Amino acid sequence: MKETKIAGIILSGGKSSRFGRPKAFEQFNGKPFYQYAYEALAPYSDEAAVVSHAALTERFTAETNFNVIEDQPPYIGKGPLSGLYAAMKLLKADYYFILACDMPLFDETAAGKLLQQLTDESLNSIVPRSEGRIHPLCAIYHKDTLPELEKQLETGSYRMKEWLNRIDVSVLDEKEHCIPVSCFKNVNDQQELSAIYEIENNY
Ligand SMILES: Nc1nc2c(ncn2[C@@H]2O[C@H](COP(=O)(O)OP(=O)(O)OP(=O)(O)O)[C@@H](O)[C@H]2O)c(=O)[nH]1
Repeated sequence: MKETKIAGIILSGGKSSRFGRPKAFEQFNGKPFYQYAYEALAPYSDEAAVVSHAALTERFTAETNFNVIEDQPPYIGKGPLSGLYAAMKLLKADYYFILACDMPLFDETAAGKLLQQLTDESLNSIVPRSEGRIHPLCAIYHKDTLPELEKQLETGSYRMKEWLNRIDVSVLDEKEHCIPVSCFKNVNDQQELSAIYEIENNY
């Protein structure tokens, strides 16, 4: 992957309505969620950034030295595709490795395994599948997917799966990416937070 530029993107601009407070700042074993995502991506990124919304920018700036970008008009707060769109518009890279801020068990090793697949197989964009579910919010997208992302957003439908149908993306199963199932657990509500504590405690 020489001379190939990778941008690490931490998606943090959601409403966290089910969780009740901004998930990115939730402490898990003494470390905020955003820090887990950063540590997973930073080793492989030429540039890393948080994509968030205006109400949280100040807090990110106060707590971190991360590059913080915001969703771009006219697609502010329309879901994860808004964040990906802003990142692809504002940061120059060949690949965008995106990771939702609410997956603290997806670590540097897991990120390395995914990236390895991209390199070994010379793939364009990759989305892992685990236990039959695809995980498009911890995935790697080639810069050439941007035009179709724009077209998708212009339709007024912000569904990730619709955009995935438009682009050249390889879905990788467990036997290919070899990432443990637990890495893909994400936290939508307090119950799911308890679930990841349980996973951690069983290790
Ligand atoms: N930049 C950006 N990120 C988003 C947006 N919506 C969701 N995300 C991020 O995408 C990931 C998955 O989001 P969800 O958990 O599905 O949505 P959420 O809004 O955070 O939570 P709910 O309000 O409970 O649905 C999280 O990392 C969010 O921070 C958005 O409009 N802009």
